[in-house]
Amino acid sequence: MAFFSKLKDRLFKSSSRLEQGLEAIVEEGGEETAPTPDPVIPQPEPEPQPVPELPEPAPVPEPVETPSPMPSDPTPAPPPPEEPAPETGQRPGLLGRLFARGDGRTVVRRTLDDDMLEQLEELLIASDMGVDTALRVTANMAEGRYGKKLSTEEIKQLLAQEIARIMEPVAKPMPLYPKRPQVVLVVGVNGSGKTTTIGKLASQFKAAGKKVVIAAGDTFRAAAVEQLQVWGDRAGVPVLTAPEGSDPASLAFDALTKAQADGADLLMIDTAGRLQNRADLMEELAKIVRVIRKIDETAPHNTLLVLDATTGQNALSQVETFRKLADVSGLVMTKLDGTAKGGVLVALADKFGLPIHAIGVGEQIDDLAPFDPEEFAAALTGLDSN
Ligand SMILES: Nc1nc2c(ncn2[C@@H]2O[C@H](COP(=O)(O)OP(=O)(O)OP(=O)(O)O)[C@@H](O)[C@H]2O)c(=O)[nH]1
Repeated sequence: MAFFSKLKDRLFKSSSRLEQGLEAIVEEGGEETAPTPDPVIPQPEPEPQPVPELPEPAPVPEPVETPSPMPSDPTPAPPPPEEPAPETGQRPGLLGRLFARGDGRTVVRRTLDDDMLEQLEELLIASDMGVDTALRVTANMAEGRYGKKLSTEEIKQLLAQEIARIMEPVAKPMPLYPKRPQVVLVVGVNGSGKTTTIGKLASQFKAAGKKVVIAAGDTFRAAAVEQLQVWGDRAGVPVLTAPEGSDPASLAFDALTKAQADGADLLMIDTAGRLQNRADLMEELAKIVRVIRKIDETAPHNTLLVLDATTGQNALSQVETFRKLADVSGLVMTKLDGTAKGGVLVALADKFGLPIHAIGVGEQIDDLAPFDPEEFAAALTGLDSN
């Protein structure tokens, strides 16, 4: 699948960190064993004791009314990720052993015991999954498998299954309603990727035949407005602006009036992200909501919080803060490319259960994809996809 390889390439830093950590853990206390008859997809629990049934992998979330990402990928590819530095010389045979299962050579396996579980927990915490989530994931991985000998590949599979299980309930495209115009308020700290995400979403919705209008609600920063105009041009979507320093709520009101008059399907409102003065920002967002409700008392229909994956655990506190400032209905996680902190998405799903509508994996207009838990889990753990 084209997007899978793109996601996997771009999540390279996260997956290589996890992959190398898992290899090191198994290597440390493991021993060589004969290859299994079915080495690639091993059955973790052959014993007749009660094993918690892992749920069936959910079908890929159907982007019912959400436009799918652009079918082709005209984006100039980012520089190809470097191959993980092979451990030349020092540990001859490790990678050879890992990849040698098909030709009758041995596989390194380690018994799943307390030491190994502790090392796994530490690795997951270091991968930004957070302590609670790391403990839950490792406990689930161990259930029914304690004392069994596992290879790196088998552990990767278990980990990917656990991650996908946590992420499945939150993988939901942004819902579209019959209400026109549907008002989407976009919030998040400065630099999180709000403008870029609005541009990408606008482009996708437009490609799906929707009439979209953007309101440049961060009226205090001329640069932010200009940037949004650039994205609006790229997406072929009008951007409504107001003079620098003017009231964002007034712009939102005018934008909704115009969107209604023009018969638009969607109005996306960008907002300021100054967290330095929370009270001001809270009042600003509350005022926008109050004012647009004078026109449509059901608005906003979605409040998207845009989070920057590179901030790692800080994303958790941003969710907490913005939930107090606004009625956040869903998340978009940007900059998953080029960060080793992708694990934070698992912690977010586990802790808040807020829908994850999309993920950003680059700066180009088509670098926004619906969130697919299995692809994400496979990419994060470095599991090979077929
Ligand atoms: N690598 C990468 N960069 C991204 C992604 N999304 C956004 N960016 C970059 O992040 C930077 C900030 O993005 P903006 O969209 O301007 O963020 P913002 O939240 O609107 O920021 P303000 O305008 O300061 O409020 C820009 O340089 C974007 O190109 C992504 O998914 N991957």
